[in-house]
Amino acid sequence: MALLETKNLGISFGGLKAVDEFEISIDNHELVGLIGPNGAGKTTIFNLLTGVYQPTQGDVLLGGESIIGLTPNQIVKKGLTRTFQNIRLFKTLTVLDNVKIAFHHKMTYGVSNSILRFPGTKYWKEEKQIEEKALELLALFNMEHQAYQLAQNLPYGEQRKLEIARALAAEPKLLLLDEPAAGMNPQETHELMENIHFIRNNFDVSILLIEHDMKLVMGICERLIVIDYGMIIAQGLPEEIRANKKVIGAYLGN
Ligand SMILES: Nc1ncnc2c1ncn2[C@@H]1O[C@H](COP(=O)(O)OP(=O)(O)OP(=O)(O)O)[C@@H](O)[C@H]1O
Repeated sequence: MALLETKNLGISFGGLKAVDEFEISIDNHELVGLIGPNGAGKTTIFNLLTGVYQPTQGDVLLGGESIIGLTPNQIVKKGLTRTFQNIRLFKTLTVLDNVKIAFHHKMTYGVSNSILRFPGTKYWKEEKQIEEKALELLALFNMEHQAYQLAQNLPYGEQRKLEIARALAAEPKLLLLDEPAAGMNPQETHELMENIHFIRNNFDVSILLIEHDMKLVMGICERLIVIDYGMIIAQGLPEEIRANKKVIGAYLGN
């Protein structure tokens, strides 16, 4: 069974069909790129998959189960997390606290425990475990030395990396990355590619990524899905997509 499957997925805004008849299937451990010209509907697709938008048609199945109608938070708990085009961190909190908050949905202590906080209670035990796990995750990304810095003081590329670490803290089965290389310099982009490879090799996760940086997309994705005007115009291996006339036309505006 596919990890993610969409069936006839679509959404209209007024008269505009931003996404139409969008059908994809992603297996466990795949690294897939979603590309297309500006305004093609890529972020709208992420918003449909993550429950930010409700579709006007079609279905989204995660592990064979429909997730339509679930809230974004419920979808995270089902194993689908994302990063955003514009970095969304708690900028005035430390790097460590940013990751700890992302582990939050795993906590089992109740409200009374978190208010009373008696020594030796479940609250403290879980807090300690979460701190250890957060530090482990930061260490994997070589960020443990930055754990106590404020997120806003990190260089841009490190903020992006922190965002990805936060998304992984929720232990997703599918990770959606929305333009992770946006605004990065070539050195940062190169490191990002290595990080994505690292995630693929060390986490049990599939990745769907939107990216305009063709070098990055062609360099790391096993498979590409190309959309234009909200519809799939091509799917295939990077080398097939590079030579596809429809794709070349869409990017050159023919
Ligand atoms: N909430 C909304 N209300 C109205 N129109 C919307 C809304 N969200 C997206 N759209 C429209 O849907 C279309 C697809 O936008 P979307 O942001 O998904 O494109 P994109 O492929 O992610 O573009 P880019 O590469 O520039 O980020 C655009 O025409 C956009 O204006």
